[in-house]
Amino acid sequence: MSDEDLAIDEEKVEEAIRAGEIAVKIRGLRNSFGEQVVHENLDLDVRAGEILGVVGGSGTGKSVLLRSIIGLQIPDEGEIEVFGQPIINRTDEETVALRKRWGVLFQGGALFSTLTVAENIAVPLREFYPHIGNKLREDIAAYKIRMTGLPAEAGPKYPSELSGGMRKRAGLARALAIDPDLLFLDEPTAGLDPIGAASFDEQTRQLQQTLGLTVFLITHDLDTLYAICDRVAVLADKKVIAVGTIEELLATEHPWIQEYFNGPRGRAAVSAQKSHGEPRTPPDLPQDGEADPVGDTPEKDD
Ligand SMILES: Nc1ncnc2c1ncn2[C@@H]1O[C@H](COP(=O)(O)OP(=O)(O)OP(=O)(O)O)[C@@H](O)[C@H]1O
Repeated sequence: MSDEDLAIDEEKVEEAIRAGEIAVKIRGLRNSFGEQVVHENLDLDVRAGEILGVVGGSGTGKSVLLRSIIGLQIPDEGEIEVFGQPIINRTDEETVALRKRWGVLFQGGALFSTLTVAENIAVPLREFYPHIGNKLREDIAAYKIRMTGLPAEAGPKYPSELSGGMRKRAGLARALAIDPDLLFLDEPTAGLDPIGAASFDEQTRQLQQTLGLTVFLITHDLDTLYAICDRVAVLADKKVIAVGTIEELLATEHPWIQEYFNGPRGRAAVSAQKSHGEPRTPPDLPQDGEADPVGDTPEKDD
């Protein structure tokens, strides 16, 4: 991938935004904490309807990038648009309207420990749709629980009573509570055993296809990249140094990319993907009483 390949054709991007084909547009982003500059002149487009994997070494600013897109981190410089709307300098009403369009699964699930799973899922419903009655809120929570492969019995449980895999799904159910168009996942498979991680990946792909979601997925999990990501953006040197399919990334000369994808773990992920064959066509959402398997191993420290 040459610099020319990486150059962005702004006219085409504007056209794509108008056509609803670009979900997130970032230009010239700069973030810093005191003396530490995390991002400098970072550009990125997330295409509508794709799963974009975001990778980079520890501390390269993946989570800060996510926080910038959802307005939790005010950048020093740069522009961020979500579905064609700038996220900075907006009125409260505009911010709420935009926030309704995304859901976030933060690292570790970030569930409220004093609330049950169903109550956790109800939090965004209460915040964004305060007029919804209790019964409907409960029904929506029950639906989201089923939708993410959790058993119905998980609803009245507290996060501490769940396995690591179930907690992730509960976090996913909360992220999907208000039917977002855009889903942010921050290391969703971290701490899951390989079977739980693969099952979570499959659930993510299934939901993305069924609901037509755009997914921004931060991960260190090479299996996830190979199994479900349409494209991958690589963060290094304070910016996105490359974005494309894994095949396209492998054609780049960048040493970090080569080491990452062609190192022993990268090669293992390729052979795992080959032995599993092509990604499967997603089945329908679970029906009553059905639940996908969840990673039952307790979460380990990352
Ligand atoms: N609120 C903050 N105050 C000061 N520094 C911060 C803050 N948030 C992030 N940083 C710093 O910004 C850098 C990027 O952090 P970030 O969490 O985005 O990295 P990351 O790429 O997600 O890392 P990892 O893969 O380890 O999760 C780190 O050096 C971190 O210490």
